[in-house]
Amino acid sequence: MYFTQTNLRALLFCENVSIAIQSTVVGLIVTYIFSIIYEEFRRVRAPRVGKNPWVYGLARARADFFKNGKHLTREGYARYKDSMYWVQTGDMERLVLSNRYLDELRRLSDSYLDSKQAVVQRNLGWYNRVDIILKSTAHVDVCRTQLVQNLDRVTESQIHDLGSIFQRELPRCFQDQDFHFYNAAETILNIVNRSTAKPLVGEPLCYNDTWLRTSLETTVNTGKICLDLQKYPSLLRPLVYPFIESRKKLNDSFETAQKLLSGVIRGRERGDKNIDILQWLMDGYKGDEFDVPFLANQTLFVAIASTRSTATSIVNTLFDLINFSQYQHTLRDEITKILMESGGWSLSAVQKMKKLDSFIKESQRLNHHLLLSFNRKVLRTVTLSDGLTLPSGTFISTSAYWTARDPGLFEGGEDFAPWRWLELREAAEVAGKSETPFLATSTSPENLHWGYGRNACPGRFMAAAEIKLILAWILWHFDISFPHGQVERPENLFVDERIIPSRSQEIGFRLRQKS
Ligand code: HEM
Repeated sequence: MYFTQTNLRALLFCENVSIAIQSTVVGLIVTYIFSIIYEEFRRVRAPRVGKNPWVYGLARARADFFKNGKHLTREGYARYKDSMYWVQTGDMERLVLSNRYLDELRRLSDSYLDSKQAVVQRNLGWYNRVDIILKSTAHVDVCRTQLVQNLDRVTESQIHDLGSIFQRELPRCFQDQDFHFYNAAETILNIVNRSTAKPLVGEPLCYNDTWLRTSLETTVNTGKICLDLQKYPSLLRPLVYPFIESRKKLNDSFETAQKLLSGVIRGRERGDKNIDILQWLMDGYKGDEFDVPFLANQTLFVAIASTRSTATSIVNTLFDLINFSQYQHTLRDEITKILMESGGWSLSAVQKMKKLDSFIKESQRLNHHLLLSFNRKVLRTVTLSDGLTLPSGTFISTSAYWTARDPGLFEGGEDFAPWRWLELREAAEVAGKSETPFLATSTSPENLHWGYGRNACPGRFMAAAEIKLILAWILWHFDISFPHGQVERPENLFVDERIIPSRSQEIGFRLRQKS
């Protein structure tokens, strides 16, 4: 065969490119294999619960937890509650540590154990803007400081609106003295959404139906993007992302929220006297001009963190109030007495309702929102006092649901004891000790409803006040019941690590005749 010099050069060039590509691909594969072997070598040696993704494939192991998370975590707790186990959850592989480590873990700084990276990684936050929490801590700071400092005024302004919110959400009850049935999950979510919007964005936006709808849709689509993408291996997610429906819907919600918020922000200054999270975020803003998309993202993140969780707690407690209806009378007596003594509704009146506080805390104990808690990413390798080394990159969690039901930790285990916390509180008072550990706002290694340690929920003081206020309001103004013939609360749903009260349960409300 005859080659010209130019042909020969082109041929050599192609051969070199092909060799370079082949070497790169081989290099990448070798690096990948070595990194897997290295990670496997560094991993904590611990038994596994559930399907091993290396044996059954990642998709099947994930699907197994998605469906059977409740049983897998029960097995894990029963066998390894004093040590640890690995489990593949719907999102990632986790090392579930015994709760006995919590007090040591909570003392480690964020440079060792990071809660925010864990939130972002679990929710695929770089696709749905949850990663805003890595760019600033202002949303947490304002919940921890200004929101707590102004809680009496925040609650006062919520009380001001509650009458009209209930008239709007339970209209049939205000027309006669009969029971009227409403879907519990939907109705309470709408009540909480309206009531939470005020401390979030203030007047007049808190009354704007477009804002209220946008805020709820953002929560739905943020979760939906995560679920839609979790079906694909991580390498494919960036390719699939542009085509998923929930991405478009979330973008639309952000656009609407930005338009609405930019109007409000333009009408405000730093240091204005508004009592809401948006104002406090603006006050702490560093730049000369407000970055509206950034502020909108932060505000919507707090909406995501606050609304559904508060509504879920109220729904769970309502189910328990109807299930154990024999306690309603005692609670109504307490509410009546305190409202009379305090001269009406206020934060301090709500805080004096000790029986209600105890009832709510017991409902929270038995109705955690997640199977696992204290989710943290290990950023720097750390060795604990018993010699356990947690290598960087490990994703750790602790048991929440089963620990809170353990009869070895709580007398009666899964039995509902409404005055459990009241009795502990009174005993502490008699002994001259602090009552704080027994309040509905408190956290402990055995009761992780609000998480634990430095990064436990910073909004829990507002959440607990709002939950108490709305429940006291319902008990004071309405008789409540399940539909005729139903005698027990509905079973909760278990989806992946989430625990959700029934979405279809209806509750009857009847306006009470007060003498
Ligand atoms: C019943 C209602 C609520 C529950 C059960 C709840 C629960 C939690 C939990 C478990 C965490 C993670 C804690 C940890 O990792 O240790 C958390 C974080 C957080 N919560 Fe709540 N929460 C509720 C209501 C609220 C409310 C009303 C607000 C705001 C006003 C709020 C704002 C936040 C924020 C900002 C974070 C931190 C997110 C971050 O790490 O950046 N939460 N919450």
